[in-house]
Amino acid sequence: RRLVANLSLPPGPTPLPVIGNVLGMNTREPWVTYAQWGNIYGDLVYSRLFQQEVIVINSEKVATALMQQRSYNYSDRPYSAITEPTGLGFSSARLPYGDRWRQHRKLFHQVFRADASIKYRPMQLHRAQQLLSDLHETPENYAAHLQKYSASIILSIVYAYETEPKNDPVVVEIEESMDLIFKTATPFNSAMLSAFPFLMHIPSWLPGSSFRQNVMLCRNRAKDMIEAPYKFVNFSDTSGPSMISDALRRDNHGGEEYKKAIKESSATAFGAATETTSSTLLIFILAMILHPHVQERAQLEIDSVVGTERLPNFDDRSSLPFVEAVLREVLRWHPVAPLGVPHATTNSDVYNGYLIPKGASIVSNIWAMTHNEAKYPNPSEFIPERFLTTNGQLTDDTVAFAFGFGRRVCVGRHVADASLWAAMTLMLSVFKFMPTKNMQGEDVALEPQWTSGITSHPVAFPCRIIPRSSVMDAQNLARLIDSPA
Ligand code: HEM
Repeated sequence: RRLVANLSLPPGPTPLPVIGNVLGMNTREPWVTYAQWGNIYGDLVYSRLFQQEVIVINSEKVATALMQQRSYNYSDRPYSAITEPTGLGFSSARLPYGDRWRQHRKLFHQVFRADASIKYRPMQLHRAQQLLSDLHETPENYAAHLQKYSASIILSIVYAYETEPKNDPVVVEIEESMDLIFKTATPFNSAMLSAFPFLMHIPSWLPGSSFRQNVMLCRNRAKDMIEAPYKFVNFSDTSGPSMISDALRRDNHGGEEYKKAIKESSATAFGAATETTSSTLLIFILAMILHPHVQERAQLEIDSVVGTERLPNFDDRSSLPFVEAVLREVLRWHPVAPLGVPHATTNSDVYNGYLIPKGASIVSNIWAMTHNEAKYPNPSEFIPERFLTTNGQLTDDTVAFAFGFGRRVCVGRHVADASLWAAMTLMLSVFKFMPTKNMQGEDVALEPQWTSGITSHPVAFPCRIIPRSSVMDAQNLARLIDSPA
């Protein structure tokens, strides 16, 4: 105790009473403010969001030293005042470090670990082929098609659920729910609610009541997220293999607690998987429009390895290093979860002579790490070549930290990686992504706007998605899809 009393907290901006450091923050892009504080105070910054102590880690080295190497102490989640009111207490991503979280994690491990994930590849390719048909038919609905692609993969793995070709009720429900949840249940809103609990009691006719209304909407949505798939899925013995039916088959006597864990972890999976994957694909399309020379180089690589008589498949992956570099650069350029998900300390700790208090929120500023000038020169530029050596080989850097750290690292990262690769590679092989034209026939410059919340992605932007080949009508596309590998 004496040791702790003599230690100082990491440096950081001086907090004001009650509101802490909120005034100095860019609340739409807190990762940018945290990175600026990093430039002033160093890789470890102490700040306060209202009453919540927040320790921001701005470097990969410190994140690895604490969240990975001392993961026994850095794997909790901070108390969040918004979790219960929004009904998200069930979410594996929000559970405190303990037995219930371990039970969820074990269920995920059976289905999403690296070797188990390989068996989904044919299904992922099939969904990517459906994505091509959807884009061919109604390219203007590209954002909805990406949502459907991401949702249909996770629904197949978790519930053995086949999505409808159009307006699938489960997909629509997930899309709306996750949009609201990622915007409402943020660490910022949680800290604000903790400091001002009256926000949950403002009557609906008073200004400022929209916060409470959104929280209540989230609550209903969260309930639906757990129950909705059960309205559509048949878990009888005859249903196909899925995370749920496999878990029930493995341990049919697990009791109510076990069944609850299965329901909750599967609802977490489809929530965590859909928005992150489709948002990353939106970022990819944006990057391709803004960087036509990158798009062209990736397409030429695919043509030279695969030809134009069939579609790429996972056997081609190791022969397409530039496409791989594009995928890594997409993860780096605009990480979809720029601040990851906050961890918390179980006990007080000392790092580099600084005190890390027990229960502090530990935020990994993934955005600052992917924009580290020393590792990634000109970080705001989209340059896939940074992942290639001078002789065209891939470097060891897979930007793995975009999926988090230590024991709480993303459970779906192997499935996500394959879903991203399949969609990007197949889209590149068939389509050109271009800006729209104005009345004079000139390209309209894109000025991307980004959403803010736990995840961040471009707001839907106008673009043209057209087949690379002038003879690629629906029939020829169907023929290409059916061509043997
Ligand atoms: C591009 C796609 C994805 C990205 C960028 C991503 C990123 C992340 C990040 C940064 C975290 C926080 C890790 C930490 O606390 O250090 C996380 C957690 C999580 N992710 Fe993902 N994710 C993606 C796709 C998926 C998929 C496909 C699933 C499917 C199961 C998934 C399930 C989860 C779960 C359950 C957690 C919480 C883990 C825990 O708290 O123990 N994610 N993800």
